[in-house]
Amino acid sequence: MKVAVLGAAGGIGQALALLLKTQLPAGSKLSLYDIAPVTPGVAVDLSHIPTAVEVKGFAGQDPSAALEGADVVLISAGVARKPGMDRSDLFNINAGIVRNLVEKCAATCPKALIGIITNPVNTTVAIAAEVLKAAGVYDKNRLFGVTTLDVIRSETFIAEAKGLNVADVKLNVIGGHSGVTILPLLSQVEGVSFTDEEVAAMTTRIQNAGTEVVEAKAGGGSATLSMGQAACRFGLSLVRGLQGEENVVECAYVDGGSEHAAFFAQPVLLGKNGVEKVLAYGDVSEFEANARDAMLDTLKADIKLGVEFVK
Ligand SMILES: NC(=O)c1ccc[n+]([C@@H]2O[C@H](COP(=O)([O-])OP(=O)(O)OC[C@H]3O[C@@H](n4cnc5c(N)ncnc54)[C@H](O)[C@@H]3O)[C@@H](O)[C@H]2O)c1
Ligand SMILES: O=C(O)C[C@H](O)C(=O)O
Repeated sequence: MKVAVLGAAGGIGQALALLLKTQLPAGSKLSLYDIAPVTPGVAVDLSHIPTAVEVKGFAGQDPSAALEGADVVLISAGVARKPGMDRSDLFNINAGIVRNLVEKCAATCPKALIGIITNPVNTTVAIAAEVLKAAGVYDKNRLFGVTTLDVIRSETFIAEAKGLNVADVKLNVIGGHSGVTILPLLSQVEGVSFTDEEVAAMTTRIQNAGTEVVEAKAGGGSATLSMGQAACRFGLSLVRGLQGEENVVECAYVDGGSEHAAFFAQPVLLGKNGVEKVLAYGDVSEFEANARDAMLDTLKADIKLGVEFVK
């Protein structure tokens, strides 16, 4: 199994690469690419960790060598937010970066499962899909927007607020990955109840959690370590599915035939071909149904921006 990380010298990329080096199955290959010249050095550094995962690093303008034979590609290349910015403010720079990198994926590893981390995810995933379509290699089951950070934040915050063991907190987070498009389905958490005020406050906290980190880092970037963990969880789930493990389910932003939007985050069953089945996200409360319906104009506009960028 070969996993490539594009943007591997960055804050997320290095954290993710470390976690993958220590957690990928024995015999896996880890391929690190970034425009930053330090990237081969990051690979040498990681290669001294005693696990049976081979690491190689590539720098420069062309990621092709890193993508050769990749089964999974995780893309975190691009710029991150500073205080006062929205994720959409990253579009001007990151749209072109994602387009160029996905063009290389289409040419070099067209069957790879591609996970897009680079913001604005609601839009960059649509860009990736259009690039893959233009290259004639689009398979909607192989492209994912990585929204796992919203899930692990929800699990963490709910466990803290309700005094639960975090391992016992399970819920779907649906929609997209920015502001009101992030919708944690708190009504689905078993064994707890929330007042209406708690639902409103917890939903807002989860929706603003990225900004919480951006402000706390005060100009030093956005979430990198928690995102590294989230991307590792998601990447390992993709690998487990590819290896034939059953019942591997993650929420992800996919082209899943949703009645709500062309791309929508919801639970998916992962397998040897990426998405094996898009799963229903279950019953929702009145608050959640209203929040879901209210996000759709924003989400659809984000998607349209990505489609038009490529066309
Ligand atoms: N999906 C999510 O939940 C989520 C969470 C956190 C951050 N993000 C996003 O992830 C992205 C990266 O964040 P970060 O904190 O790692 O940023 P960073 O600045 O620390 O790292 C980005 C890396 O991308 C590299 N890069 C830039 N252009 C490149 C190109 N054309 N090819 C290859 N590499 C290139 C840079 O050299 C840098 O090493 C941002 O867009 C951020 O908003 C997404
Ligand atoms: O908020 C950001 O800009 C980064 C990321 O999308 C996050 O949710 O932390």
